[in-house]
Amino acid sequence: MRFAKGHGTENDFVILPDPDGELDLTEETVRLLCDRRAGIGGDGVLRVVRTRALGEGLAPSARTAERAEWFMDYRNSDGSVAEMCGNGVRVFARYLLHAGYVEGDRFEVGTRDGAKQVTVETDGDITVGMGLVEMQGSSSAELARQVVHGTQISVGNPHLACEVPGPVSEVDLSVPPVLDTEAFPDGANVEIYNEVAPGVLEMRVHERGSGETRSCGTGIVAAAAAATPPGENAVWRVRVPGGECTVTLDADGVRLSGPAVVVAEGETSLV
Ligand SMILES: N[C@@H](CCC[C@H](N)C(=O)O)C(=O)O
Repeated sequence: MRFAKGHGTENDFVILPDPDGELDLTEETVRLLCDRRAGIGGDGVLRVVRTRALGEGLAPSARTAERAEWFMDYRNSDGSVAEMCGNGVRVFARYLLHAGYVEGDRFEVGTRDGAKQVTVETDGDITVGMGLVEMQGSSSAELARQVVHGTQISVGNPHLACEVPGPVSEVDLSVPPVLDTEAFPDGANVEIYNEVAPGVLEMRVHERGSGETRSCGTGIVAAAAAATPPGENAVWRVRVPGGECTVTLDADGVRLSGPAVVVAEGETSLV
């Protein structure tokens, strides 16, 4: 089968074009594709399918996705399904343009969190309108060597965004965070962040279903939302190990901008 490989600030994905929904993508196949030694390697898989050929029902809250021609069927590297992936949408949009599946600099992408508006900026960066970001109170997580406290946030998928006092490079994210299972019955992505200059955050993330990654778009948005005083507008530059994205929070909603590239295409015998 044909595949492509792409990344957004080094959050990397195996892209599988399946316009007519003919592929039966199992958890095992996803794990193998994402395996960095036995497979192609990636933090997740983006199946590129026409929304009408998706082959699964959407939650009522996600039905806006039906107006988008193309649907991002996102899977984590452990094979699990997630509702939303911010960098994934940006890379997915880049692939749609690259493959000639869409034209123009504004279009929508369907996700399990509804339709997301994509804009291709004049400098080539890709911006995605993230929709509703819901602040859900406080919680904490046990990391390898410390307990961190933060804000529970839904960006379509679950997050715990925790401000830490020192450099984020000093935090041990080597083991999966232990979460309050009542607050997070489906697990969560855990971000640690620190404001290093006015308007600039440094962040690292341990992603549900993928482990520590070099960037996470929804996590970047969660950290920026947690760092913004309630009711205020803000623009944050968020530095992650794989690069930098910008988050804008204003009356038009929450937008995530940054680079997204397709770096390879080929044929795989793993699917
Ligand atoms: N890397 C993504 C988030 C992918 C999904 C996440 N691991 C989850 O399970 O919720 C992003 O860029 O947002």
